[in-house]
Amino acid sequence: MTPIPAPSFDSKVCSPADLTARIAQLPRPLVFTNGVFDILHRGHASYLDQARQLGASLVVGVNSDASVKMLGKGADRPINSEADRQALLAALASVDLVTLFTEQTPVQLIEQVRPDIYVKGGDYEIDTLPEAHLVKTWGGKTVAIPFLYERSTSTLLGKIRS
Ligand SMILES: Nc1ncnc2c1ncn2[C@@H]1O[C@H](COP(=O)(O)OP(=O)(O)OP(=O)(O)O)[C@@H](O)[C@H]1O
Ligand SMILES: O=P(O)(O)O[C@@H]1O[C@H]([C@H](O)CO)[C@@H](O)[C@H](O)[C@@H]1O
Repeated sequence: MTPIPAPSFDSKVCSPADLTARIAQLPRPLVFTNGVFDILHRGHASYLDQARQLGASLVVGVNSDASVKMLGKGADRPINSEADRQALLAALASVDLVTLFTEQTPVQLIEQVRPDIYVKGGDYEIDTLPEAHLVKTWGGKTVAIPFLYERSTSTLLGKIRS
């Protein structure tokens, strides 16, 4: 019987220990974004596709379950575990590498990755983000991608619960 291979996207999920070596293999300009990505929706898929088009590779930093708890999104969040959230992002063609961060902000991770372009959604005031100031220190830039389709995890959860 032909053995069934493991999902090929699993290899896009990178442990913090392997991160520096994996980043070195990615083509530049390298785009980085971060977030919770709890219940993946169309807004996320479009956002990540547009982010990828800004450069030659896209790395996504995902909040660990413990770090989501620090963000005040609700006691029951995240709905999906960090392993599941990483796997779904890795399954997207636009995403080249996914890794986890455990702090309240991705600043330490960004220092390690040193992206050429930092991306966040239009729901953020880009100029006020510490991440934007950080990437500027090595000549990187920050781009805001417009919030689309009025989709969010919180809205979906509201619909499910009502
Ligand atoms: N509809 C959307 N259009 C464009 N970008 C989006 C959209 N929803 C989320 N993003 C971006 O995706 C990233 C991850 O967002 P996040 O996981 O907070 O999504 P969310 O669905 O708004 O979640 P929540 O409702 O829990 O805040 C962020 O950078 C955010 O700006
Ligand atoms: O999915 P979210 O809530 O958009 O992701 C958060 O983004 C924060 C942002 O980078 C603030 O500057 C970050 O601090 C937080 O850890 C989440 O990733």
